[in-house]
Amino acid sequence: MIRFEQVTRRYEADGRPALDDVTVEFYRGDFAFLIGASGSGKSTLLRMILREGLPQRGKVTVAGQNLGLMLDRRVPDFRRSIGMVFQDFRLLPDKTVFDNVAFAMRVLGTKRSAIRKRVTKVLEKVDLAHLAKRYPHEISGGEQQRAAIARAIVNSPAILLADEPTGNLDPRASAEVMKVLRWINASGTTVIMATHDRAIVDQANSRVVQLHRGRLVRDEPHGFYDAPEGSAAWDVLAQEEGESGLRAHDPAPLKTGVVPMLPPSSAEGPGDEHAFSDHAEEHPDDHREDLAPAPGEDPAVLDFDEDPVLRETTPQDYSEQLEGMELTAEEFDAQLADPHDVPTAEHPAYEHENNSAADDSDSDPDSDPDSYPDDDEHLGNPEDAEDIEPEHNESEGTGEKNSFGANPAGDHLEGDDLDEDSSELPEHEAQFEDEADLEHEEQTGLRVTWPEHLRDGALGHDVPEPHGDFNGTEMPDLEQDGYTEAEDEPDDFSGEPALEELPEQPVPEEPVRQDFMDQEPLTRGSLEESPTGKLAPIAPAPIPPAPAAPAPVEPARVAAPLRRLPPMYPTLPPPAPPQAVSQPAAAAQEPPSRPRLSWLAHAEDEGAGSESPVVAARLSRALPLETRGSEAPGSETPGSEAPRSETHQPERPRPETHDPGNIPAGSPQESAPAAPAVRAVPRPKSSASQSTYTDARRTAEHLGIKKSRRSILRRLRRDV
Ligand SMILES: Nc1ncnc2c1ncn2[C@@H]1O[C@H](COP(=O)(O)OP(=O)(O)OP(=O)(O)O)[C@@H](O)[C@H]1O
Repeated sequence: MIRFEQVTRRYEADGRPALDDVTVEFYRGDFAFLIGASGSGKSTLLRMILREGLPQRGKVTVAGQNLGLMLDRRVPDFRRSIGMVFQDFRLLPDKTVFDNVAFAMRVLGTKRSAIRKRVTKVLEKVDLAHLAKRYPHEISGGEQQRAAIARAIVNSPAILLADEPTGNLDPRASAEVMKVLRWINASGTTVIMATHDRAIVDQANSRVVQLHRGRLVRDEPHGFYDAPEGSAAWDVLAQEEGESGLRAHDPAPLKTGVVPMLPPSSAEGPGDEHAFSDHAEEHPDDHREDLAPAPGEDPAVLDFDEDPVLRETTPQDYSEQLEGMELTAEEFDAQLADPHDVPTAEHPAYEHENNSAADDSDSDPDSDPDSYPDDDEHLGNPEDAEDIEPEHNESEGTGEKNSFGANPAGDHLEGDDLDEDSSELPEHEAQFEDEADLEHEEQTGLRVTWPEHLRDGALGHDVPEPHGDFNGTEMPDLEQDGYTEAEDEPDDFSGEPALEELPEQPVPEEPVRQDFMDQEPLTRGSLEESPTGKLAPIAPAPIPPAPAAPAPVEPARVAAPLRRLPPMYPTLPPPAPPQAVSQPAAAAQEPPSRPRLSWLAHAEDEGAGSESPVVAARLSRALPLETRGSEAPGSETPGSEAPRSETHQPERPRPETHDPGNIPAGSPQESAPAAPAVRAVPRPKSSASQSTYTDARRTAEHLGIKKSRRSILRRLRRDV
C-alpha cells in the first residue's frame, strides 16, 4: 500500500540526508510503529507519505501512485485519503470539539447535513459526544488528542499517520488514545505511528520499523522497542542511547515511566528535544530547491562510511528480512486491482452523493452543536447512528432540526440560520463566481470546470501566497499584501482554475477497508476499563474481503530481552513486586523526565472521587470547569494548558449562548455588502484570531487544501 524504494531525502544540498536509501513497505491494515532517536527521520518519512517533500533519489508509491509523478493539482484529493495526527493536537482553540471535527469537512465544502451526521457519529465512536460543546482548553490532553483523531478520521482516510500522538500525554491518556488508534486500525485503516514511547511499543506486540540517522535498521513484524539483543539494530540503539547518556535498555526518555519526577537535570534528553520539534508546517513548495539532486555527490555512501555503527552493520544484515516482505509485481498489481476497491455504501463520499438530493432542499438548522449533546435520542443510541436518516425526513427539511437543532419544537428557521451554513455559498458570492466563470468563458472560449470540492462553497482556490516567507505563525499583513477591506475579490485570483481542455485525471481508488463506523464504539467504560492502564496487545487487524497482502516473514527473534513493565497509574495501589526484576524493569522505576500534562482536567472530568490526596488538594484549588472560560490569562494550571492556549483569550460567546441569528453589529456577516462585486475582507483583530487563523491554516494544509489565507479567513468568518 505504501512503498519506499531506496528513498533518499535531504533538506539541504550539502547536509546529511533525513532519509537515506530507505526501502520499506507498509501493507493495508498494518499497525506499524516508527521508532528511532530524535532526528532519525521518522517525521520526514511520515510527511513523504503525504507528499510533503519528494525524494531526491528513489520512489515513494502510495496506493499504486508514484508520488513523484503526481500532478500538484492531484495532491489535495490524494491527501484527503490520509489522516494525520500530531503530538500537539493542533485543535482550533476558538472552536468547540464538534466544530473542530466539523471543520475538517467544512473546508472541503461538504454539505452541512452530511457534516453533522458524520461528526456526530465519529464523536460517539471516540467517546467525545458528551464533550462536543467544550472548547479545547476545557478538556484534557487525552480528550484533545481523541478530538484530533476524530478530526483526522472524519473523512474516512485509508491511512492514518500519527506523529507522536501520545508524546504529550500521561500513561492513562496514552492508553485511551492507543485504544482509539487500535480500533481504527481494526477497521482496516493502515496506521503508522512515530513514537518514542517504549511502553506502548512493548505492549502492542506490533510491527516495529526503526530508523537511525535516516537509515532503516530494523523492520520486525512483531517487535519490542528494543531490538533483539546482539542484533545490529540493538547495537545502533545502544550507540545512540549511549550518546545521549542512556543505556539501550533504560526507559525511554519520555513519560513512559511512572512514579516520581526526575530531577531537573535529568529532564533533558532526546525525548524533550523531540517534544518541541515541529517541522509540520513545511510545505512541499517550501523546499522546491530540495527536489534537485545534490550536485555530484552520493551522501548515502559517505554517511554510511562515516558511521562506525552502520559500517559494522551493513544493510545486507536486513536484506533477508526485507526480501520476505516484498510484494511481487503480480501480487502488488492484484492488490491494486482488488475488485472491492470501490466506494461502498458506507463510504462517506457515497453517503454524500446519496444525501445530496435531500441536502439540496435541506432547510438545515444551524449546525451549532449546542443542541447536539442534549439530543438524548442520539447520544443514547450511538450504535444506531444510521437510524438518524429514517427517523428524520431530511428532504422535508424538518427532521434534522428536531434532532440536532437548538429548536426541538420545530420552529422555523430564520434567514440568519441559513446564512450560518458554511457549506452554502452566500447567494451574492455564488452568483459572483458564476459570473466570473461566464466572463472567463466569454473572453477565452474555454469553459471553467471547478474541481468538485471547490464548487459548493469550498472556496479553496489556489491563490498564490503573496509572501513567500509567510510560514503560518503570524498574521498576514493584509495591507502589505495589497488587500483592502472592500477589495474586489476576483482581482486577486491570479491562480487559474482547471480548464475544460485539460482532461480530468481519474480519482485514485481508495483502498477498501471496513468502515470503522461499523466497529463497536468506544465507551467511557471501555476506555477506562483497565485499572492498570495496561494496553492489551494489538490484535492483528482483520483485513476483510480485500486480498491479504503477503504476510511479512518474521525473522527469527534473537533473545528478545525480557522486561517487566511498570504500572502506568501512580495513584493506584502498587502491584505485587515482580518476581524477577530485570535490569530494564529496575531502570523503569526511575522517575519520568516529563511532567504529566493535563492531569488536572482529566482528573476533574472523572469527578471528585479521587483517592489521591495530592489530586484532591489540587482539585480543591482548581476552578470548576464552568468558570475556566473567564480565568485570567496565565491562571490556568500547567496541567490543563492546551497547545497555544497562551494566545487564546476565551472572550467569545460560549456555545450555550450562541445565537446564529443574533449577529453582533459590525460583524462580517452584518456588514457584508449587498452588492456582489464588493466583499469585505475580515481582518483578525486579536491574538485569538491569529491563533485560530494559524491553526485553521495548518488544518487546511494537512487536509490538502491549498494555502490561501483569503479562503481560510472567509471560512473562519462564517464559522466563528
Ligand atoms: N524542514 C526541514 N528543514 C531542514 N532540515 C530538516 C527539516 N525537517 C527535518 N529536518 C532534518 O531532517 C532530519 C530528520 O528530521 P525528522 O524530523 O524527520 O526526525 P524525527 O526522527 O522525526 O525526529 P523527532 O523524533 O525529533 O521528531 C533531522 O536532522 C532534521 O534536522
